[in-house]
Amino acid sequence: MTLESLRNDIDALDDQLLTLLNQRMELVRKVGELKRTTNAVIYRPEREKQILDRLHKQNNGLLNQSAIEAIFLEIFAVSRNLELPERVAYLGPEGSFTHQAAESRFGAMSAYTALPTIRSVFESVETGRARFGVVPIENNQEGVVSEAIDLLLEKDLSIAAEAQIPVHFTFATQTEDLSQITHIYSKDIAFRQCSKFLNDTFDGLKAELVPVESTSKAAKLAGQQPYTAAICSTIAAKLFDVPVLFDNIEDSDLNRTRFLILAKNFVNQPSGHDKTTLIAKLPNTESPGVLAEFLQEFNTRHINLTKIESRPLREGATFRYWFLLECEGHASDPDLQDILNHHTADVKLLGSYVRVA
Ligand SMILES: O=C(O)C(=O)C[C@]1(C(=O)O)C=C[C@@H](O)C=C1
Repeated sequence: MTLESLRNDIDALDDQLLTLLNQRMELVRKVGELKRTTNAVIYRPEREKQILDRLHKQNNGLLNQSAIEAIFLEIFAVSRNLELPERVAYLGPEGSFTHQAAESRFGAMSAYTALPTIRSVFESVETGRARFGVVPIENNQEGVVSEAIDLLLEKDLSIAAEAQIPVHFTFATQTEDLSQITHIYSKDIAFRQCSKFLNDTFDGLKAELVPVESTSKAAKLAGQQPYTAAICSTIAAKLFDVPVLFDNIEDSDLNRTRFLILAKNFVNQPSGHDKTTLIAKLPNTESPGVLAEFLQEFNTRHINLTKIESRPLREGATFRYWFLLECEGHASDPDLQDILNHHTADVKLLGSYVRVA
């Protein structure tokens, strides 16, 4: 077969794909019209998961699971935009890891707003300026982002979905000779997470580590100033046109950050593979057994508790706490429902959503 004939075959298939995609969009448009008459929500992560699972099961071609996911998440994002364009606010700046997480859920076609603080993302969703907000909640090497956890208590938003992305750092610079680099810009946390690379590569060299507020800012500075470098994400290096000298320079390739997708009054249907996040403000936690008995309620019902985080109540000069809990299952499961019914006054449901593997 010649290259030309292969390309002709590809062109023919692309024509079919386009026709099929447009047929799909016709159906999606009808779904959108139906939803508008019933005031139903457009974003249905559990339905998207159902489609992905079905496709994965019946797949016997060259595409692997992540390839199918990448292609179809983009199709879903375009579909949702056709049903109703929805604005997504995320913790910026542009090119941040949160931007990457937001695009992994909402695709390249959505309308995005980069905001300077986690609080401003919450407020943007709260006031309806954005339909969804994306914020980091924890990193598997560094722990939780306390500001985001505290805002979950303070604000009245729901968790619509979660996203996880691997954190890969690149070393970007316009200077090819490492010995000429005088300053390396990045976030504190990124210097820590790339310490092996920095020690091995810059041992005995004069480069000074300069912490800045974001890895995107680092990339911007490295693009403007000669003899400097940035430790940043690949999208930030691309955005500011700084050549990448080394890729994946992080100490651990298991480094992942988890993000929450927030919305107002959002309820997911069960998907069969869900996680539920709750806030517990238990009375009398000074008395022996109060917390243990509460946790025991999950154990006796065989509900797997996967996370418990204590945060200060900030009530007077005391050391008292509220708890963020995560467990497997959906809030509509009878056992979990049982616990929620027992604790209507002291437990708040933040959401049940598709659990990312
Ligand atoms: O099934 C729906 O509810 C749709 O709106 C369609 C569709 C899709 O493209 O398949 C689009 C958006 C939802 O998040 C889930 C699925």
